[in-house]
Amino acid sequence: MFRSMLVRSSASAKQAVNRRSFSSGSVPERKVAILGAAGGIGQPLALLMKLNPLVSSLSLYDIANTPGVAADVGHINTRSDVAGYMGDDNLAKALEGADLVIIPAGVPRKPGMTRDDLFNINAGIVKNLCTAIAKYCPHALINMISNPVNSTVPIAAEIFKKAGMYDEKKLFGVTTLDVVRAKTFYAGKANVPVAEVNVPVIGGHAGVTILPLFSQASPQANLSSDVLTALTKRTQDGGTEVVEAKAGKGSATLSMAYAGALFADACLKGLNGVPDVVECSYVQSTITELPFFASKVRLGKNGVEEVLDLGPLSDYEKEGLEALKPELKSSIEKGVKFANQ
Ligand SMILES: NC(=O)c1ccc[n+]([C@@H]2O[C@H](COP(=O)([O-])OP(=O)(O)OC[C@H]3O[C@@H](n4cnc5c(N)ncnc54)[C@H](O)[C@@H]3O)[C@@H](O)[C@H]2O)c1
Ligand SMILES: O=C(O)C[C@H](O)C(=O)O
Repeated sequence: MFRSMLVRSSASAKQAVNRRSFSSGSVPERKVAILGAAGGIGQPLALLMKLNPLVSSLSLYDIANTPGVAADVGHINTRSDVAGYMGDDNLAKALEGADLVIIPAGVPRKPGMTRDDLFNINAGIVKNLCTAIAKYCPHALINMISNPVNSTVPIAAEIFKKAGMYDEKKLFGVTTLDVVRAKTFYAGKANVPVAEVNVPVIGGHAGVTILPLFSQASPQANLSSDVLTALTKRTQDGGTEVVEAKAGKGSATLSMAYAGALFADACLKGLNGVPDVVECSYVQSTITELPFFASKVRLGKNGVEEVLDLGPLSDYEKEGLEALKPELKSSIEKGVKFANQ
């Protein structure tokens, strides 16, 4: 249906030299594939990954428009070579040898929609892409951005199980944007430098399933319960705030690309053996009764090294945790059912 096409950066000769010199140094070669690379998130994410010195090969796949994105990004004089792949026929080449696959493929929300309203279209897209990942790069880490993340991650897990290659340590739902927002909003209210702020965000990635733990925020500030409630609500509704501001032209793309690049960088550092890399992510988990849950995760050479427990919660956060479980449970079950029908 779509014209298949492959574009390689014209700088490949020079970059082959770069590759050789890196392979003799301490930074390993890493291929990163972005599926949905020509989209609102995909393009700025491709730019940010091109700027990341841990990436040696950047593979940009979409069903349309990847040649232009690859040609454009490929002119940037940084380490990685860049290849653009378009259409199903080229998906195998896009994936082969990938260490990390980032998936922002799928439709975004319009005002009035929930993330779950995207399920009917995006579940099928994720299913197809994960079927190809199982075949062509079964050992890659997967960073799932496509919504509804609460369901697309369980879909991916089921597809990988069916293919006999599921490794729960390698599958991540990207919830970094919730952390990015919580940090920004908290710094504003606490009047502290945002660069020093840390806030864990647990649960999932939709509405009340997003639960920021401001009781564990650092630096600590003496905020009233009204302010903490407002901060929690703003973090939970952050995506909707952007969807409404964009008024029909999509959802968060630039802040998401930033968040996606941060999380991908953490995964690459973990793969490369950098110690103590900890980020929040939605992963297979036993820290609650739910089979998937977002919490702090230690990243390592095999992906998830350790799912950290939740730590002490305030009474307000304990209530939030109990309140989020039914919705998260049903989103997980919906994904599992879809993948198995
Ligand atoms: N996890 C998060 O925090 C978070 C944040 C923002 C957006 N999102 C989600 O990310 C997704 C993408 O958002 P966007 O704003 O980039 O949308 P977009 O429409 O701008 O881009 C999506 C891209 O996916 C491509 N695509 C569609 N089907 C594909 C397939 N089968 N294979 C490869 N590519 C395919 C499209 O051609 C398009 O280029 C949405 O589902 C959105 O809800 C998640
Ligand atoms: O809100 C959306 O639909 C996109 C994304 O999940 C977000 O949090 O910005």
